[in-house]
Amino acid sequence: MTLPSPTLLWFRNDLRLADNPALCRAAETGAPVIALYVLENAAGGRAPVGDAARWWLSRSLQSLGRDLEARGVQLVLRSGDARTIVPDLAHCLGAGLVAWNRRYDPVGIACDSAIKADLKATGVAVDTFGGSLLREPWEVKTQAGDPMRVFTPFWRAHQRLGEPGASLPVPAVLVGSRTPVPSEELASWGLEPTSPNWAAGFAEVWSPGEAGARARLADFLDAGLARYPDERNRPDLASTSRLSPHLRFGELSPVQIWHASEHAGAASGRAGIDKFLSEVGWREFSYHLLFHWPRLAQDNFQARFDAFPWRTDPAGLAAWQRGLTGYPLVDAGMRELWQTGWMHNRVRMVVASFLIKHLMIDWREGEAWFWETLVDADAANNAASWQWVAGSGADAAPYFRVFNPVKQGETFDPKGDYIRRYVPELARLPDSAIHAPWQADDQVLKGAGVRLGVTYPRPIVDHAVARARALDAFQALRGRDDV
Ligand SMILES: Cc1cc2nc3c(=O)[nH]c(=O)nc-3n(C[C@H](O)[C@H](O)[C@H](O)COP(=O)(O)OP(=O)(O)OC[C@H]3O[C@@H](n4cnc5c(N)ncnc54)[C@H](O)[C@@H]3O)c2cc1C
Repeated sequence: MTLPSPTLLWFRNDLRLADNPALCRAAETGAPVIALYVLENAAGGRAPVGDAARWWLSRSLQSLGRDLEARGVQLVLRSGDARTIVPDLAHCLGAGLVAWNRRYDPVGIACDSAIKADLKATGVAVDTFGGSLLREPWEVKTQAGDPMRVFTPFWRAHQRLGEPGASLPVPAVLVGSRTPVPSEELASWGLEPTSPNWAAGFAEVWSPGEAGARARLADFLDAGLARYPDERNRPDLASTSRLSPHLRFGELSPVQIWHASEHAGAASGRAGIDKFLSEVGWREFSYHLLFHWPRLAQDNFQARFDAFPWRTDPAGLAAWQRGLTGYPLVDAGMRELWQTGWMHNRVRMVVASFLIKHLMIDWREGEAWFWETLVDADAANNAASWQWVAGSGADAAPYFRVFNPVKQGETFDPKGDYIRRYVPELARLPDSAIHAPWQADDQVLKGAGVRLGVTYPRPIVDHAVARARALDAFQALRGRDDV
C-alpha cells in the first residue's frame, strides 16, 4: 500500500497545539505530519529573535517538541535560510502539502511569499492561515477602504466585525512519520546564555511553553481580571496578565484569550474584560500598523520627526541601559528588564520617555535595546510602542507630554515597593525619600546607608532643565507637515 505524501508543518510564531489552524489542516489530511522549526538568519542587521527572547525560544521549543512527540510527531530543527531549507526539505520528504500560520513583519512576508511561489512552481501545495491575531490586519479598514491610523476607531471597527471564530481543539489524531528525519540538536544552537548566564533569574519568573501559558491565563482570569481596570498601572502589584511572551511565541492565541476572558467575564464583571481585551486590541493595532507601514521600526511614522535633533550621548545611553540614571523608578524598570526579561507597561512608558525626552536619544536606540533584552520583544508591539512614546507614531502620545519620573513613581509605586525590589541599595530609605533621594536630608540618607554618587548615582540630568530642552527641540518641529 502506498502511503499518502506527508505534510510539512512549519512552526514559527505559533508554538502551540491548541487553536492552531495549520496543525488542524495537517491533521485533516490524514497523511503523516512532519513538524519543522527553522532558526532563521539575521536579516537587515537584526536577528529575528533577540537575545533574551532566544532563551524563551529554547524553552518553548523543548516544550513543543515534547508535546508533539507525545502524539507521535517529530519536531525537526534546522538553522539557516528558510528560503532554501523549507523547499529542500519538502522535496526531500516528497511532501504533498506545506502548511503554516502567517506572519506579518516585512522580512517574514517576503520570505514566506518566495517560499510559497517556489513550492507551488514545483507542484507542492501550500496552505496558510491566520493564527496570531483576532483579525487579519487587512480586514479592518476605514469606510474608504484605507488602513486606520487611530486606535479608538480601529478597535470599534474591529469589534463591529463580530466575535472571532471558535478556538480550535488539539486534533484528536495526528499521524507521525515512520522514518525519523535528520534534525539539528537544540543545544547546538546556543540559545541560552552560559558565561555569563545573565538569564539565570528568568526561570524563577517564567514557564515558557503552552502549558505555562494556559496556567498563566487561568491564574490571571481567576485573580487579576476583576482588578485589572484599577490596578493595571501599578508595577508594585501583580496587576497585569504577563502573557506577552507567551503571545509573542504563540503559545497561546488571542482567540483563546478572547473566549476565555468572555467566559470568565461573567463572574469578573464587564469592566475588567473590556479593558483587558482593549489592550489585546492595542496588539492588533500594532500589527495593523506594521503590516501597512512595514518600515515602522526604522522610519518615523510622522515624517516631521526626521528633523528632530537627536543627541549622541553614549554615557547617557549606557547609564539608562544599566539602570544607573539616578532616577529610582527608571533604574528599577531597567533592572527589572535585565533580571527578568520583562518590564511593566507603565514603567516601559516612563523609561522610554526618559531616554527620548530627558536624554533626547533617538527612539530607535531604545527599540534596539528592548529588542535584545525583552523576552516578549515583538516586531510590531515594540516598534509601535516606541513611536507612540516618542510622539512620532500613529495616534501617539503628544511629544510635549514629558513624564516626570518622580511623580510617576509617587503615583504608581506609592510605597516604593517596586523600587526597593529592583534597586536594593535604596531599600532602607523611607517612603518619603525613595522617589527622589537627592532631595533627602543628609541624616535620612546616612540612616539608610545611601551615599549619593557612591552607592547610588545622582540624577544624570535635571528634570526641569531636560524637559525645557526637549520642549524647545519639539517647538522647532511644529508647523512641519505630517506624513
Ligand atoms: C516602549 C515600549 C515597548 C514595548 N515593547 C513591547 C514588545 O516588544 N512586546 C510586547 O508584547 N509589548 C510591548 N509593549 C507593550 C506593553 O508594555 C506590553 O505588551 C505589556 O507590558 C505586556 O505585559 P502583560 O502581558 O502583563 O500585559 P497586559 O496588560 O496583561 O495586556 C495583555 C496583552 O495585551 C497586549 N498589550 C498590552 N498593552 C499593550 C500595548 N501598549 N501595546 C501593544 N500590545 C499591548 C500584550 O500582548 C499583552 O500581553 C511595549 C510598550 C512600551 C511602552
